Amino acid sequence: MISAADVTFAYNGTPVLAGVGLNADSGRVVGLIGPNGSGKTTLLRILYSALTPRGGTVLIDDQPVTSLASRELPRRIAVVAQETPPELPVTVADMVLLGRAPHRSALQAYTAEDYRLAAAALHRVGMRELADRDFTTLSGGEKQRTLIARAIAQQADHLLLDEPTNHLDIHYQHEVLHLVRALGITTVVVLHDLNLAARYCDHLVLLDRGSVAKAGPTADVLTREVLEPVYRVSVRVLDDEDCMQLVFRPQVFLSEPQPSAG
Ligand SMILES: Nc1ncnc2c1ncn2[C@@H]1O[C@H](COP(=O)(O)OP(=O)(O)OP(=O)(O)O)[C@@H](O)[C@H]1O
Repeated sequence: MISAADVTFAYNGTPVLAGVGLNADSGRVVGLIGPNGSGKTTLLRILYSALTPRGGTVLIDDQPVTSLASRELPRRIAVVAQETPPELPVTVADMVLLGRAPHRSALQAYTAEDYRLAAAALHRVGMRELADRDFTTLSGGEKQRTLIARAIAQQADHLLLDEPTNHLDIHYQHEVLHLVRALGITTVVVLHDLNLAARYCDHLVLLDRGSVAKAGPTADVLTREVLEPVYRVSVRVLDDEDCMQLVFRPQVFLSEPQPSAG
């Protein structure tokens, strides 16, 4: 379980989050959505203690995240962040093996089980054939899938992902999020694509300029009334066969010259 309450944060005195809360129950997938600059990445980084909030609390299974020792943290929380790791000359297989590092001491060699778990994780993201490739030579989407494989190999019981579908084609967008759901672990995922959020998230937290505009079950958040004022687009919610579909249209911008009648 991940539980954040009343989180406040500022960069160099500029407020970015004000009294934000988020709850992800065990095994649930919670989507963090909101316009550019609304504070999603900042909140995610606070959840894994990469940033320290000015106020508020973050609990991981009822334990303050700040009380987890630096060795314990990666065993509890796997992170797929937006920044790609440094361009080190490392193979795809070795990059995924790094996910096993929190489970052994610095001087301990990887075990056969570590190699098996890393290979299985690569297989799950469809990257096994590229195991021997230099990570730096991969396409953006292949890099993303490798980093997700590393998070899977890490076997943490909490997973945080920042726009994991960036760079992925439509097939892999769905495959990766389907996979994330199938892992069955407590997950918070930043998503821009609200149709992916509709399909793969149990709950959503919608941020708007550093505050929670709406939080709750996915269908309660993805409504025209909630989304239109926050995203400033026209929204239609369609009832497709197996999942709601959102259709967006630009609103008429007030500054635009209007066609004259007649
Ligand atoms: N290191 C930083 N120093 C100063 N301001 C920052 C820093 N990082 C982010 N910000 C500002 O904080 C606000 C929130 O940024 P954040 O990246 O959390 O938003 P976001 O919702 O993830 O945005 P996006 O959807 O564009 O990725 C933005 O106004 C951003 O410019």
